[in-house]
Amino acid sequence: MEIQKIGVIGAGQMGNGIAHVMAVAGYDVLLNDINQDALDKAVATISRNLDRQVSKDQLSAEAKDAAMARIKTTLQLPDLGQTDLVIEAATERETVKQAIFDQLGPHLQPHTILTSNTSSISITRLASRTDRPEKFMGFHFMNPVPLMKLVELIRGIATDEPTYKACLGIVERLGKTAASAEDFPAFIVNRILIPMINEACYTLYEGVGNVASIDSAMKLGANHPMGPLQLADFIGLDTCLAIMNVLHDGLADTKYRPCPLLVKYVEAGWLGRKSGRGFYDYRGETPVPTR
Ligand SMILES: CC(=O)CC(=O)SCCNC(=O)CCNC(=O)[C@H](O)C(C)(C)COP(=O)(O)OP(=O)(O)OC[C@H]1O[C@@H](n2cnc3c(N)ncnc32)[C@H](O)[C@@H]1OP(=O)(O)O
Ligand SMILES: NC(=O)C1=CN([C@@H]2O[C@H](COP(=O)(O)OP(=O)(O)OC[C@H]3O[C@@H](n4cnc5c(N)ncnc54)[C@H](OP(=O)(O)O)[C@@H]3O)[C@@H](O)[C@H]2O)C=CC1
Repeated sequence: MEIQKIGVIGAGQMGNGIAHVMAVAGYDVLLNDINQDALDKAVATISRNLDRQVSKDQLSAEAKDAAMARIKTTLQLPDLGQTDLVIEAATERETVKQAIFDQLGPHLQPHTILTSNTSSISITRLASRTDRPEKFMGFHFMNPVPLMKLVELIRGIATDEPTYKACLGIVERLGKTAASAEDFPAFIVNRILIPMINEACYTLYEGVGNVASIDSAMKLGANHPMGPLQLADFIGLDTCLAIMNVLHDGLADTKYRPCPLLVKYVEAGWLGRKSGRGFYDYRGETPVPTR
């Protein structure tokens, strides 16, 4: 079955990037969220990021206009029943994701493939709650989606070959590279990266360094493009904590216990860039460390 219409659920940091790259690749995109502000903000972000590509001659102005014309938004989740493939990119909470799939299920066409952009949650478990576990995949993009080359593909225990092949074909059409991960907590990238970020939080919590010295050390000492705490703010501290909890619960190993300081930041609502403040305060001219 030819895939042409793609539904994206969740218009946050990841949803806008996924809609962006799918539209540029020629797919028709229907972007859904629970609030209109998020949809409006996402469309503006996509337009701005497309302008970046036009200004760097990576895209023509006509291609930008055509891509924008392929993106529609809706607050009505059932509208996504008319798509060929759905990518869920809502908040990293299993109850939120399962409620979405429960609500969307009755509206789906028989051929539609369901996927989740989850960073860590069991694909097998998410799939088991739907009427189509054989058509369910983990379709895990990296942040920021327009720039990062990798997409992790994760098959649930029941995922069939045509579904996997269809997702692989999309990754190739996007000009990205797929890495196949087994369906275990946090897959490959986040199994390695988020415990590193958690360790950076412990380094701060125990006073080994401060925000500036920890990030500078890893940028200059390990050639990371962003320091681990800057990266945590970029990902979202709520998402980082959610992934650590999935690792801690799923692998039952205390080495994955979330740093109490990370918990405190999330409880304060200091979620990083997306809330204006995290390990850095983004509300002024330049980011200022908060510790
Ligand atoms: C949590 C999960 O489930 C999985 C994950 O995603 S883990 C996180 C994975 N991602 C990372 O590790 C990101 C690490 N950081 C980086 O690679 C780089 O800092 C970066 C690519 C984000 C930015 O690149 P940079 O060279 O350091 O900064 P910068 O010069 O500002 O950006 C380079 C270009 O990318 C563009 N860019 C930067 N951030 C962008 C964004 N968020 N969206 C789109 N474009 C962006 C910039 O516009 C810039 O192009 P222009 O010159 O036209 O402005
Ligand atoms: N951030 C990252 O670096 C990466 C994240 N991911 C994964 O992608 C997913 C999204 O992450 P991210 O974009 O950062 O999260 P964000 O918090 O930036 O965006 C989530 C969006 O989903 C919306 N939402 C919440 N509930 C629903 C719902 N029931 N239906 C539709 N939309 C809903 C949220 O609205 P509201 O804010 O009003 O609740 C918000 O707009 C998560 O599973 C995350 O683990 C994957 C790769 C990288």
